[in-house]
Amino acid sequence: MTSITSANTESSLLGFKNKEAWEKFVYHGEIPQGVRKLILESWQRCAQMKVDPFSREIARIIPPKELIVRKKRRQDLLQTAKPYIKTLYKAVEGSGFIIFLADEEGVVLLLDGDPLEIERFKRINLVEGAVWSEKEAGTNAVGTAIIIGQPVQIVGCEHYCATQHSITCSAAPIFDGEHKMIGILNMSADSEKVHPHTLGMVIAAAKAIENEIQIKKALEDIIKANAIMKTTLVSVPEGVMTIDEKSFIRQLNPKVAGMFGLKEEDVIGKFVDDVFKCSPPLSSVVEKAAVMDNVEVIFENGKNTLRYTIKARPIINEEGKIMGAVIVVHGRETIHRLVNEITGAQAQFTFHAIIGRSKKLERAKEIARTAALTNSTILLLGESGTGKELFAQSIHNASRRKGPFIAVNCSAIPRTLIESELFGYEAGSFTGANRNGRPGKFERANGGTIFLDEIGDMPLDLQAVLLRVLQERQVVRVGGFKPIPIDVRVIAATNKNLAAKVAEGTFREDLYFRLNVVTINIPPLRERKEDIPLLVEYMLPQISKRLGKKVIGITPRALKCLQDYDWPGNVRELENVLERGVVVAQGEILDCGDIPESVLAGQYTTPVQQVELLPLAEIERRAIINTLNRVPSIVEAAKVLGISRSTLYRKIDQYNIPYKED
Ligand SMILES: Nc1ncnc2c1ncn2[C@@H]1O[C@H](COP(=O)(O)OP(=O)(O)OP(=O)(O)O)[C@@H](O)[C@H]1O
Repeated sequence: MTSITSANTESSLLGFKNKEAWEKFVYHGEIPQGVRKLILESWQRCAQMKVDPFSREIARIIPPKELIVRKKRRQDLLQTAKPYIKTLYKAVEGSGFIIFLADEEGVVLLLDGDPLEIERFKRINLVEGAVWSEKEAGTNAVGTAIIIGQPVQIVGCEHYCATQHSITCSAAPIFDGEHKMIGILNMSADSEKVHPHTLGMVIAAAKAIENEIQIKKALEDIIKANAIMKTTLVSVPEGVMTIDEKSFIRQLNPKVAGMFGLKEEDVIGKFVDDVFKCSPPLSSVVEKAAVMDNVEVIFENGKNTLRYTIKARPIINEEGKIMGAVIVVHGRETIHRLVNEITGAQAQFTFHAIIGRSKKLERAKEIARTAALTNSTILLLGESGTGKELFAQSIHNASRRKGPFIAVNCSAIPRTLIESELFGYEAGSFTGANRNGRPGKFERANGGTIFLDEIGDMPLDLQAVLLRVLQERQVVRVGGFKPIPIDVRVIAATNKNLAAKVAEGTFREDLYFRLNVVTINIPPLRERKEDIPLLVEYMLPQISKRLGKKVIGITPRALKCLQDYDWPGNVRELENVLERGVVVAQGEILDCGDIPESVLAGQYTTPVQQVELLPLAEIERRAIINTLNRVPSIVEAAKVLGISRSTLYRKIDQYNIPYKED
């Protein structure tokens, strides 16, 4: 960087008179007293480079073509420096100064000054294209400033070559943004006009040129970065927008505009929370340096409520100051797809994987294949382990629905969570809920299939909600009130006798009818024993491979034992028995010894139809619900139940039974 050091100015005024010292050095090679250190060092360099101190041919001139190339190379510098050189000249006009700009190798690129002076300086080759390096012109302000990298004033006899003993030069280097020297600014005049302030002026002008070049460069970098950012914003598949440190929207890419149906010009400059609602608000990203991951943002456009998931990060500069934020917006589908991919919400099986040629199974497959091509709700009825989920997955895959396959075991989710699991919840809707809100399984299954396993175990009040969802094809999240449309194929399954449940009042009749559009009865294994050899043939190699064994077959008598058994656990139980057999088998063929005693002995007791043991109050509650579901009014329900209307109201209240009188 340019700065005057005491070393460069010290005693420079005496320099032009000190001819004696110069003579001592050039004639006798002595180290004279009273010469500045930097001058002495320069003289020594010149002597070493064999510069002739008496030569009249100093400062070689480069060919015009090379000058053109050099000027082009320093075009920016020349353009920036020109007005400063002019201003400098104006300040000293008529006082015998010439001002010139050289490149970092000392080649004069631009020269200005009194015309007479310019003419005069031609005599010592101070012209455009002359090389004023130490090597070509001995100690001089330009050449020496290049070597020491600092401003310097060289006076009279401090010049190494005698031709310059009558002049004084003041030069300051100019650096670019990367501290690389790109040129030298110089002012020269006769020695008697010398003044240390001349160097000060040159330094100030060089500094101003340097600043302007650096600002231009920074501006160029910003413009370039901005252009890159704009192109990136347009090309990324996600919606991206930026807000400034006051949370005003600065940029948004066409994807965001498209997602929310916005015009860029309508929202640029608006306070982000006035446009997009989410909890916590988007402004908190800049106000509290909050980082948001997969937070739902809601946008009302007058007609619709649009929901998207966002990620937001504050932009923090090197000093730790928040400059704004970047917000990435994902379509709900993208997020659901990602979640589904991660959680494996895909159906793996097709009808080919449903093994069996028995009439009953073939019939079930046939109905399923036909129904798969429609959008109808399907009810799969069958005992545990008969392959209901296998059927559901096969139906989904045959339906060519592009969305995911989401299986929900209604009996495995705690009662308190089932509603939010299925329908999702709004931000902060209940204690313990993720404060950002979450979509439920129905939303995640959008465009695909939801498989409601063990539907018979769904609580009564939720059955009412499910019924509404099936009727209206939209869900309302827990704690919310805005309906969200869904396109989901529903497959329900149960191993319970739904009709009986309806009769006892634990399953809503209207929901039963709604689900019972296409019913597929999957036969238990004991009713299709002819499929057992096929299943064994299909499963043995798979199990064997999985367990790293080499069991490839089964003896006829062992197979006969399997066929004689009644299989209360159906195909799942058969699978387990075969797996156990493969584990214990010594050879390659399964025999009776590898099959559990209980199966060999056909020891299977038909489970007695158990009547659920319930407290009296629960029986009363169920009886009331059942009655209310089946009769049109409270008056009639009270009549059927044999109690007064007011008692019925009291009990509805007491058991917290959801009931709405039409
Ligand atoms: N016909 C079949 N061919 C091949 N494998 C079958 C068949 N039926 C069932 N399985 C296999 O038996 C096991 C149980 O099947 P699945 O889980 O589909 O039964 P489910 O009726 O849904 O049982 P649950 O009611 O207990 O949920 C699975 O490993 C499945 O692959």
